[in-house]
Amino acid sequence: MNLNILVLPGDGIGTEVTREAVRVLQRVSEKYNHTLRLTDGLLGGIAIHKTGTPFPDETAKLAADADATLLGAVGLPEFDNAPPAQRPERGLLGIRKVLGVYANLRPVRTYKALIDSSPLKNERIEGTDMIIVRELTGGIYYGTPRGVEGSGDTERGTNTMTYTRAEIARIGRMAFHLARKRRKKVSSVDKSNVLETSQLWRKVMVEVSAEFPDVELEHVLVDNCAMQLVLNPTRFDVVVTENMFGDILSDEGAVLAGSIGMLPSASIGEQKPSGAWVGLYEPVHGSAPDIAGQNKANPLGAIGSVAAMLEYSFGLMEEATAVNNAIESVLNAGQVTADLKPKGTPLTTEQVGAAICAAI
Ligand SMILES: NC(=O)C1=CN([C@@H]2O[C@H](COP(=O)(O)OP(=O)(O)OC[C@H]3O[C@@H](n4cnc5c(N)ncnc54)[C@H](O)[C@@H]3O)[C@@H](O)[C@H]2O)C=CC1
Ligand SMILES: CC(C)CC(=O)C(=O)O
Ligand SMILES: [Mg+2]
Repeated sequence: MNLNILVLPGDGIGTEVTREAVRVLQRVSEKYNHTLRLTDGLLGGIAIHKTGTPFPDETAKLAADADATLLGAVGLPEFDNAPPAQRPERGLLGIRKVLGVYANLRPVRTYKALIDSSPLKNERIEGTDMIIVRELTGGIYYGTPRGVEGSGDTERGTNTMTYTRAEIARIGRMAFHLARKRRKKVSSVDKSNVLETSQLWRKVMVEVSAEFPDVELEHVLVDNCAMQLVLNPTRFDVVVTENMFGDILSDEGAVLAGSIGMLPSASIGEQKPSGAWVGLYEPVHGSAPDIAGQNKANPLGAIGSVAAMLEYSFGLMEEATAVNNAIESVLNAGQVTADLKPKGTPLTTEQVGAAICAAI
């Protein structure tokens, strides 16, 4: 099979973890006889430096032409005080919107080998296996009006959270379809005791649930969900929620997995006639300026995102399983980076990438 992949390493540790993810793609292609065509592109801070904009038109064109896009992370401290429209993160929001990847799938599970890497008690997190389905192209990150205007005491910042019935229904259906292949439970997370968007969200989720009578639906308020995630994580199977809530809750979920460096994600949009999904694949974490350039970032979230790409955009289940099995075996062998607090000497980012390739 031809695998035409756009690679957007981005900023900070994005470049380091993406390098290892690409090595894994090369290893898989070599082993399973696929023709890999990689194209490099610019997104985020590096794109601002080289072109003046975080999401160059050329990158949009390359993404549209590729079968799938692999992304590291964006964000540089030098832009921390820049207005949102001139920040690297705007590039990320832009590519998600342009590709129409409305469903961000973020699996969170506890590996046996990492049970002591989490600060939470073993018996609480053992058996955790959920997928957070985050709506990705709507909500408060995109709503208008937005901006800061005025000055002095009346200077005002505005953001708008808005959702249409159609946007809620399509992410709801995605969640229910996933639940059907899992433990058949959807937890819909909202703030319907306060927000009108959440009231519509809840109403539409109930309507969609009628199409899936075999799947249980529960509603959880987001503040309670934040607590339940660490108190009783095994009660969750599929968690579906809006953009910002999903962003926040998935970082909390990282504590269950042992490190945010462990979490992969698949952002998917339309399903093409071939059955392949339009997809953008990226680890959940950011550019981690505090550890960038030190060859110590955990690349497993990025490598797990490669497995997700093989599954969703190419339908290559055997290859995806080979990558996931390699992750498991490397964890079992204790070949991990410092964030996972190994008993022995931690491996570097590159060494973990090499260990994964050797295990495939
Ligand atoms: N998808 C993306 O491109 C995202 C970008 N960001 C951006 O990244 C920048 C930094 O944001 P932060 O809030 O610090 O979040 P972050 O996720 O980059 O880092 C949070 C903490 O987790 C650690 N960490 C993250 N990934 C790791 C890995 N693979 N291995 C080991 N440790 C890891 C970091 O060292 C840091 O202590 C900001 O500019 C932010 O906007 C943040 C989240 C997602
Ligand atoms: C620019 C942000 C929305 C990125 C982020 O934190 C995420 O997608 O998890
Ligand atoms: Mg985030």
